[in-house]
Amino acid sequence: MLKNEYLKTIRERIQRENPYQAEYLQAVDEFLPSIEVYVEQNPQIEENSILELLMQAERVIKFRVPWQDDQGKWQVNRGYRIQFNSALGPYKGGLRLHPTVNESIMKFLGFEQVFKNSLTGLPIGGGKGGSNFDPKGKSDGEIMRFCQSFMLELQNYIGPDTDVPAGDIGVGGREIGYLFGQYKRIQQYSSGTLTGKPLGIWGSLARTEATGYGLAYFVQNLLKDYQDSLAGKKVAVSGSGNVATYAIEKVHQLGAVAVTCSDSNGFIYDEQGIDVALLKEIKEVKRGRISEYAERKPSAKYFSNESVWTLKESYDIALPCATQNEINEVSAKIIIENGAKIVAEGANMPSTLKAVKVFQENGVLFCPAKAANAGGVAVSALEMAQNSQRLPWTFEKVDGKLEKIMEDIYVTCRDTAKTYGHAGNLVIGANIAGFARVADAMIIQGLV
Ligand SMILES: NC(=O)C1=CN([C@@H]2O[C@H](COP(=O)(O)OP(=O)(O)OC[C@H]3O[C@@H](n4cnc5c(N)ncnc54)[C@H](O)[C@@H]3O)[C@@H](O)[C@H]2O)C=CC1
Ligand SMILES: O=C(O)CCC(=O)C(=O)O
Repeated sequence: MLKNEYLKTIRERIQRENPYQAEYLQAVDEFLPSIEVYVEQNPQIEENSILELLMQAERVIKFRVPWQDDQGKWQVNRGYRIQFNSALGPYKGGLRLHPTVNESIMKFLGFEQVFKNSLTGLPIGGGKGGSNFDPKGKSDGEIMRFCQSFMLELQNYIGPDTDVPAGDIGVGGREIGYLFGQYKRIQQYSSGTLTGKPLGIWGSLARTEATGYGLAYFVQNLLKDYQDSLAGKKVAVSGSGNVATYAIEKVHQLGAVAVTCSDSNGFIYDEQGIDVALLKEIKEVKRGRISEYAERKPSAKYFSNESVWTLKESYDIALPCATQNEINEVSAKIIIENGAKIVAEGANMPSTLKAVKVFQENGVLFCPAKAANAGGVAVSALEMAQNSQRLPWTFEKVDGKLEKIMEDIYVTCRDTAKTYGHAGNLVIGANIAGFARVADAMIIQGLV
């Protein structure tokens, strides 16, 4: 509950101006209370109307995306790019292709991206985009025609020094390849305009792995503070896409065992540990369903139409890596009853506000998305650096930098929380540290 009068007026205004945008309001309701102490100690925020400026996306772009299906029939989707804040650099953030995409979801993602990107310490502002196009069941040709049409419009607004999109749900190397090809046809070659590119067109080594690996590094740093490590830990993971797969791979490399993964049809519990090679074959190569995993691995049980977070089995760490609001109050209680001591968000905003409260009130070490999953966008910024330099870096170099960036983010969040009287609260640490850097940059630049 907000006490500060300035923040109350900001909250009322956002509600008035965005009345039906539930996800955006949720992200705001997580953010505002956690920066209250900073705003009270820093009068320049109110004096310069920083929050009035910051809470309005700099630009909201909406466009029509017509494309032809394999039967030659015209289909139409809605495309978006939210250019949220450029105080720290070109807008940077992924593109999501999923039928649920709407302006509220785009805005919550763009808003969180601003502070996440700030936490990386790299020169990137925040943005997000996507479409309500559903890639599921579409042929390569349909995906290509959609991506080309999407880019025909988006290319008007992006560029290596203005706005640099990447992948998110439903957008991987294949889609980025088609998007880049179309961009090049219209605007000439400019490798730094998209990141998450396949290696053959100047993508970065370790970008595919970065978000999941970064998540594991973040947790490892947290455990180190408790003279502990991932070795021997049992981990529950949701999702089976880019973030989940590489989070599982890295926790295994660090000596833990991940026992679950999921897709929108159900989840797998494999007490022997998820077989990452099999998971990759089913999801990355065949683009199949997770149910096939249980058909091929006798130790695995498949739970149809259920969320991982209904599972009642003991584990030490929960890594939600699928989508927003996958953990509610009820599932948060189950996670605690299962014995989890750490919840680290690989997905963006996977926990509802009530779930976060349950975790924090029960002593769970809760790692918010904007800090814990920042490894992906951090390596995207390293991909931009390599593209500018016209030189590829080795996997070890990129991964080493990622490890250091995740350590720095963890330490910054931990120390900022302590400085402002909330030791242990990484939500407060992440929001204040991310916000302060953006606010300072806005003031230095005359608020523009
Ligand atoms: N790809 C990246 O670099 C980053 C992704 N994220 C976030 O991580 C999350 C996952 O993204 P990616 O792995 O990239 O996407 P992806 O498209 O590779 O995989 C998404 C996964 O989530 C599952 N999923 C989606 N909706 C679901 C639902 N309603 N119920 C259960 N499972 C569902 C899908 O089946 C799939 O396994 C998203 O919240 C995304 O915003 C965050 C930071 C960076
Ligand atoms: O790599 C990027 O630019 C975007 C990553 C992203 O969308 C995210 O951090 O949520």
